[in-house]
Amino acid sequence: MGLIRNLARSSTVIRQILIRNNHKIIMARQLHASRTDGVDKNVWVEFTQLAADYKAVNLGQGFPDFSPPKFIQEAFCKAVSGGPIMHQYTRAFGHPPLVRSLAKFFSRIVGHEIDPLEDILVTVGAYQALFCAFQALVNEGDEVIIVEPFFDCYQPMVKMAGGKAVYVPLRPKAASGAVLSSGDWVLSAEELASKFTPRTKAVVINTPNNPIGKVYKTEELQMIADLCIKHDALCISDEVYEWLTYDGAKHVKIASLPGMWERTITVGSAGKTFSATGWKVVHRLCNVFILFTACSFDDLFWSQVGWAISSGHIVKHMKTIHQNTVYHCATAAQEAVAQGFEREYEVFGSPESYFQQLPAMLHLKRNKLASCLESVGLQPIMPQGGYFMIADISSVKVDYNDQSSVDEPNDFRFVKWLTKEKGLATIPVSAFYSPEHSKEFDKYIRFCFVKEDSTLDAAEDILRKWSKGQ
Ligand SMILES: Cc1ncc(COP(=O)(O)O)c(C=O)c1O
Ligand SMILES: Nc1ccccc1C(=O)C[C@H](N)C(=O)O
Ligand SMILES: O=CC(=O)O
Repeated sequence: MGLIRNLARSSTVIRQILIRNNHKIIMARQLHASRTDGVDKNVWVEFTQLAADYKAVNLGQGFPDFSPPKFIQEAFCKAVSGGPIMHQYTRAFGHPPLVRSLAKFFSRIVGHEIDPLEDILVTVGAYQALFCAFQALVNEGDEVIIVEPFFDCYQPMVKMAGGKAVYVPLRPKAASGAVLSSGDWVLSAEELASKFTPRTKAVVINTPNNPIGKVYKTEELQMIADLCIKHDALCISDEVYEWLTYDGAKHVKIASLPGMWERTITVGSAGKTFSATGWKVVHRLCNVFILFTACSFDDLFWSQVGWAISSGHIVKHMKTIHQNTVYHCATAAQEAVAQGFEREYEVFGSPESYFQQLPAMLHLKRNKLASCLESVGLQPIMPQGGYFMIADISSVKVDYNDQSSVDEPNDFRFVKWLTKEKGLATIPVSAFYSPEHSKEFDKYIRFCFVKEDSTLDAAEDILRKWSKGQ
């Protein structure tokens, strides 16, 4: 038996090597589907691996290195030990308690009665909600306007749906001269209007924005809404950082503006909302349940939870994509998120609310990172929201001494150098731009501040030593 298993395994390995090295040996036709062309590079795959390889202090990919709040950890453990149904499939389009909680919570905010069964789709993270939106709504040849800088997955997702991404940049413009805040990055109404054509199907916005932290004002959203309505286009609004705003900036949902509910898809994320992008900390906490409930460790590799909220006539088509791809998301994770929203509904607006506590904590971390960057001569752009900050590296002269990266943009080379030589991982900002515009923005790198103070201190230590030439 063992021999047969080993033979089967080695023939699989040989086959994979043949496919990798010369697929024509196996298949005379093109092996891969053409939709994978041009979308194979991924900044997270590359830079998260680099950070791990060099064991760098990681201010790169955005995820908290501290625990989610106690109430959500407890809800998660309670769900895990909640009997057999918590380990089996639930409703394909969203666990009933979760869609009910989301509908109750967000109806109050959008100012529109959300139907839990018709108007919500629960997905594996916001990522899958975005995928379902593009697949369900973009046809071959449709144009999708994307505001730059943008979370990188929008472009490949539009392309895989057969659409064409059309870009419009936020431009740094400050009345006083120096651009110091993400609020100084603005969208020109004329420029946006000029991008619409009869093929425009949708506009994608992200507020608070990743990577710069811009929080769109109501007037800016109204301008976008007016153009969507005028040109009969949809709006895909990525609001995964909706609770994270600072200095009085207020997050506004474009879906709440007149005439926009019917044409907006609002995307949200439990990972960002409850600081649990992978439930990794909860795994450890649940070890005790593994012992007592005899469920396997694999059962506890929960997926993330995200959602899309929109009018039922739009969600209907996203459900079609979901039921033919992922079909259904982890039951216990959905149950825990439902409990989290029930709790937040009760304490909404009070100091007990995590949606107040998390931004209050991050506000301090934002200021701590900004003063550190300033003190070493890296001018930060102060974010009004989210958990990222970009900083200008153009004043820094570095001898990269790295032939492998000579053809790459300056920010890519800088980030690689900083990770490899100084042990501090960040993300190059030109990765958030289209190839047409990335050159103009390769003087910025992105730092993530949803980190323990000890991690921020370690980063500060590296930057200070470097600036002193040590
Ligand atoms: C703007 C933005 N949208 C969507 C996502 C994906 O969210 P999720 O982790 O819920 O899939 C992220 C980060 O991961 C993000 O920064
Ligand atoms: N969830 C993901 C799925 C795929 C690729 C990246 C992510 C991220 O988490 C990136 C994070 N939002 C960031 O901006 O650093
Ligand atoms: O890199 C992405 C993630 O979710 O992990």
